[in-house]
Amino acid sequence: MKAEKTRRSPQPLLRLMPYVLRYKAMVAAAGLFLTLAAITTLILPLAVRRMIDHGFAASDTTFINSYFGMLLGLACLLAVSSAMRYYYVITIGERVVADLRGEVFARVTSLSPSFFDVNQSGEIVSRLTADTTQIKSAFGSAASQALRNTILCLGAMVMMILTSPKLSLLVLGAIPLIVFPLVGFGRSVRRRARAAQDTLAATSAFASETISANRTVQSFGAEAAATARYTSTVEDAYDAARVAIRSRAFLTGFAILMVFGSIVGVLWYGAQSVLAGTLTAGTLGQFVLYSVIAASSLGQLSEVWGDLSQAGGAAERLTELLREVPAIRDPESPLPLPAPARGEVSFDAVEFMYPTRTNAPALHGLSFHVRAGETVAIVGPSGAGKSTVLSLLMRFYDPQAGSIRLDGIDLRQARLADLRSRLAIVPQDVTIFAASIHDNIAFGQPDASREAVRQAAIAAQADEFISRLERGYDTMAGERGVTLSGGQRQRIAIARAILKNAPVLLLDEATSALDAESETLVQKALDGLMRDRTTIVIAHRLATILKADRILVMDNGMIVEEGTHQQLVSQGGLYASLARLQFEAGQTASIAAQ
Ligand SMILES: Nc1ncnc2c1ncn2[C@@H]1O[C@H](COP(=O)(O)OP(=O)(O)OP(=O)(O)O)[C@@H](O)[C@H]1O
Repeated sequence: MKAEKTRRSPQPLLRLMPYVLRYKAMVAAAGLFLTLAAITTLILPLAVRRMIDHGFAASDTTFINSYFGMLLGLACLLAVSSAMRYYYVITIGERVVADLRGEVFARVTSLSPSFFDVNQSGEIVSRLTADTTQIKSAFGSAASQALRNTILCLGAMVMMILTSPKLSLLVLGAIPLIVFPLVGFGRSVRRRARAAQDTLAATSAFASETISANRTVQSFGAEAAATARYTSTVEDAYDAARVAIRSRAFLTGFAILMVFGSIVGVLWYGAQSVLAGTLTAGTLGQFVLYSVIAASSLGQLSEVWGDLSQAGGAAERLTELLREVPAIRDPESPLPLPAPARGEVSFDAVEFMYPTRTNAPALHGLSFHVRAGETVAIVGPSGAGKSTVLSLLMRFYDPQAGSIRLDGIDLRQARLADLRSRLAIVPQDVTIFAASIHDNIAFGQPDASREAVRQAAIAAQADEFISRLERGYDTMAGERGVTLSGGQRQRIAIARAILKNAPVLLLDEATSALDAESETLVQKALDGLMRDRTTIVIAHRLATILKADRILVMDNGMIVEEGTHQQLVSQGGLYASLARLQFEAGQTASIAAQ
């Protein structure tokens, strides 16, 4: 009955069994010491009865001495097995959680961007930390207590029957009355605990978003509003937690009342039997001790039940995440990309809608071809679909119709790692990781030598500013490190791309203006990078556009014009007006330089 109970409410925890079973030796050791400790506890009441019925009655000192010696031995055994049980069980908990964290992280990082379009990163981080911690405590203490108490409870019950079948019958009759409502309550506690945990995850998502956008929040004077919103979600989490706590408190109280109430009743009956002479005092004593063990372990089980149920909620959320399949995967039998790489890109009648925005296509019948070594600039108004083109080329999403090819191979037929190794991107917003400058440049290529990294930095016009930093390439950047200027960040990204040395370069030009000096340095760095490679650039600067072999003008997910700057200006279409408004304003210096 107990096992049945253990299985039902915190059921999702069972899905973690494969993780536990990876450590069979430790599990076996934990089981052994768990059983040993329980058996030792169960022997004690036997000793007590013998003492009451024989030892005191006979006033035999040798008997008493040898009995106490044996009790001391039992106490030692109990101490050792309890310590070992604790050690193994807690270690298994830590081990399983470490494995889980690793696997959840690996899974999450492999998921496609479409997953992150609909899931907040803060919530996922909360699953990685809060949920795994809850599972750790479940495995660490709750599971071991549950097992220990289950063994104790079952063992004590068997001993109760052996001691006095009549009294036991009375107790056992009361048990279903106690257990069934407990199982029911356990379930509702679990539901409520999950609700509390969900609310908390939403809270951490909001906190991490606000804290990372701290400057924006402050510049809009939105601290108070953000705090109010956070406080209100924290309060919601508190309310949800309180509901869960209340039902758990009720569950505990109910369990204790039922268990002890029935024991008192049974004892009263037992006492009558002793008075009537049908039961010895020692046997009643022994029975009392066993029923106290059975009752207290049942009481503890009900308490641990709540913990396990909570961890069940956490396990459910984590296994959900582990079961998440990346929308973009390697094909079953991938085709190799031709070697040596040429760097030819073609879009053929590509139709694409973001999964979160199915009412309007982001790309509509898009076709273009980029020859090996060509530099193609994509321009167009905001929202035209320029960034989407790069996302599809990197296969962050698959188009709903049409095909995209690199060197003649459809992206869906190539291995993702092969495809992405042939593309280098310099994004608009460069991410600088909390790591050394060296590691930031060598990102994705941890084996790159110091010299290779330095050469890449020199080519990216970044070596000079890096050398001026206090610890040069070993300076920590990103969070808790030096803050790099916009131009420096871009040059780090260019160095990254140079080091990667991929045949196709994707460049999302920064829209934010750099000062003249940084601008020149970035431009020089890019010139070096673009040489001898196919380059697709989302262009915002006239200088870049003028250097392109061809310009594709996009609007509403389609190519509406195509040609060189001169050709397009003389056509007097969308490009001509864009050029007037967007590129030429304030760029007289760059035009003059051409
Ligand atoms: N992750 C996304 N989920 C849903 N819709 C998106 C997503 N990213 C972009 N869109 C939508 O797709 C359309 C094309 O966006 P895209 O970012 O490609 O435009 P863009 O030309 O690069 O614009 P900008 O120059 O402003 O960066 C827009 O309408 C945009 O709102």
